[in-house]
Amino acid sequence: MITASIIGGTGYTGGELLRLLANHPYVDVEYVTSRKEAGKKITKIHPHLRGIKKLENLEFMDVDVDKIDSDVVFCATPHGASMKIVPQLIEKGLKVIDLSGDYRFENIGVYEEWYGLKHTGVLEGIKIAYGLPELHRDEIIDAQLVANPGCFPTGAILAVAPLVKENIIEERIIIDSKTGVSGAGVNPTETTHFPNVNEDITPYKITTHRHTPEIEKELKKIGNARVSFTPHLAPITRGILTTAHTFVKKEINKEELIKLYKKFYKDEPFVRIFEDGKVSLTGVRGTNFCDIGGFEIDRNGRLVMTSSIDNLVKGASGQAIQNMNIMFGFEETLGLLFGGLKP
Ligand SMILES: NC(=O)C1=CN([C@@H]2O[C@H](COP(=O)(O)OP(=O)(O)OC[C@H]3O[C@@H](n4cnc5c(N)ncnc54)[C@H](OP(=O)(O)O)[C@@H]3O)[C@@H](O)[C@H]2O)C=CC1
Ligand SMILES: CC(=O)N[C@@H](CCC(=O)OP(=O)(O)O)C(=O)O
Repeated sequence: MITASIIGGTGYTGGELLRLLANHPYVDVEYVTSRKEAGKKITKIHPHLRGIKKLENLEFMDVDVDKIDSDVVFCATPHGASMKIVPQLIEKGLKVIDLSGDYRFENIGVYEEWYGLKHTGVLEGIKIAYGLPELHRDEIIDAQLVANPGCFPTGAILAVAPLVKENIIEERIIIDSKTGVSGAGVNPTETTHFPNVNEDITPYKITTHRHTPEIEKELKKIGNARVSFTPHLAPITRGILTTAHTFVKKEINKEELIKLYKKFYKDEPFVRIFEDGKVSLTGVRGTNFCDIGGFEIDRNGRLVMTSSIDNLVKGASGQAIQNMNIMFGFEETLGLLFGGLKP
């Protein structure tokens, strides 16, 4: 049995961590923070988690790093907040999984350019892994800090990684993603206000989203890639559907492509290949799966791949627990293996 704490327990990813950890046979949840709701029962803020014995008596606590001593700490905090808290947890020798983007880049210049944030600095002598198990499992095993990937990068990277690794596409990849509104976090804004989102689809940060360098950095580790990325806000609560466009530079047909993807992901418990190409958001809702489809090549050699994930599960809290399982030597699927909600 291990103990886990959550910094940022009132947010959407914090709530999902609680929901999923409640179902994990080897984890006790110890310390869950909220600055605003300290002293209140966690089920008051997350009423959908009522009736679960493991969570029933938990109350939110203030953020006091001195009091946290669990085997693993999840930081489900905004960018900029994690970079203040994580170094203190690392200093105490604790294992940390950070859901924010604060430790995804070694080059801290990226934070100023793409996040508009001044970084507090690199953590010297600490083993940090980028927490995408499908590409970095060996580094995650003995990392002290896991930088959990962004939601868009998870779906985008998994959709095209085999093509980049096998060098069968041209360098330029255009990634178009539609996301649910829960990706924006629990605090309502004008952008996420129901009448502004409903019955519309809105592209945002059309060429400037911070996930562009994250996707490109990871693909460049396995091959050549130049990424153009545009996110769109869609009137759904959860899920990210990604469509990736690229051009093949070698003769390859659909059957060979499917074979390549099946081989690349053959040992991956959370990647499902859809030979008919038809992935869906409902099919992954609430699950830790990334579904991959598309596999269509047109007369001009344009190849279109698609992927779907639940942004709060494989795109955040589920992937964080997958990483925890790897770090602590548990079966990787523990607490995470269930199907989607279709229809
Ligand atoms: N939503 C998503 O789909 C995804 C989110 N992420 C990332 O995960 C992180 C959490 O996201 P999400 O759950 O959506 O965010 P929310 O805004 O829903 O929740 C943020 C949580 O952090 C707490 N918090 C805010 N500021 C601080 C601070 N300075 N110190 C301590 N606690 C703080 C808040 O609680 P309180 O104010 O009560 O203390 C709240 O519980 C973010 O970095 C986000 O970018 C990553 C992938 C997907
Ligand atoms: C709808 C919406 O606003 N989505 C968020 C994605 C959040 C996320 O997963 O990414 P990080 O962990 O890098 O913040 C956005 O586009 O900023």
